[in-house]
Amino acid sequence: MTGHLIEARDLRVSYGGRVVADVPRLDVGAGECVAIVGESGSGKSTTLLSLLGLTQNAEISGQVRVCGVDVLTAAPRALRELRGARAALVMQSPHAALSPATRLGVLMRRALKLHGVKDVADTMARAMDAVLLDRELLRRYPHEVSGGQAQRFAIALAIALGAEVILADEPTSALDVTVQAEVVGVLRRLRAERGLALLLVSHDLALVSTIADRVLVMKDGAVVESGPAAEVLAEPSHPYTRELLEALP
Ligand SMILES: Nc1ncnc2c1ncn2[C@@H]1O[C@H](COP(=O)(O)OP(=O)(O)OP(=O)(O)O)[C@@H](O)[C@H]1O
Repeated sequence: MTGHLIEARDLRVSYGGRVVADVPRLDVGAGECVAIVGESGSGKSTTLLSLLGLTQNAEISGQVRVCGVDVLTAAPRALRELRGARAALVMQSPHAALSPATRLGVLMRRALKLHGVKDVADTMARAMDAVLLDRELLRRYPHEVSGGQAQRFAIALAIALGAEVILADEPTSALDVTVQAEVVGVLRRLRAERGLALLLVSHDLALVSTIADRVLVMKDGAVVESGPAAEVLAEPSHPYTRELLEALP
């Protein structure tokens, strides 16, 4: 293993004996963005969830280290600590992670206190600034913010808790196009300014081309192509990648 923030070797995930994700090698270093692309059912989400030990009823083999934690052998408590602070999951529907009757500021304050963060007010203010959200939004309830704002709040929460790694599963596909750019812009800044490592699952190759350094292309659970995003997207060597690119609007 190499000291990357995310490292996987010979990762294989099966359900009921059927291999749904087979990833020989995946590395994401500080400040890097790696994207996993592929059509629906190709195994992208399963790969991402398995990196945090979040797959249910799956058989998993291989080696996975995230922020130095050996995910497949770690004790439940070490995994909870990893997921609670250093490695954050950002999902497709930003509102789903928020509690409808709790103001955003209350939710963030509780999470920070639970994790023993000091200087709570200051940390909250700086995290909101980092995702370009007005601090006034902390007084609002989830239904009073847009999808793009809710997604940036989810990222702010991760930052406030000290995330070094963000694993994002289709983070912009529930948002309209103008708002997608804001969320992507925030992720790009956080990579550059804080050295955040980003693993992005997306079927949106246009989005991937604007943010990813490297790309893994999955089909039927297998990685059919991988390499620098500029090369893979400009001159795909696998027919399936060419098909994905041709399907772009
Ligand atoms: N809990 C589960 N039990 C059994 N099979 C599962 C489970 N989760 C996923 N699968 C199967 O694993 C395969 C890969 O699913 P996965 O969600 O990883 O694909 P994906 O590429 O992320 O697709 P999508 O973009 O639609 O989410 C699919 O055939 C799916 O039906």
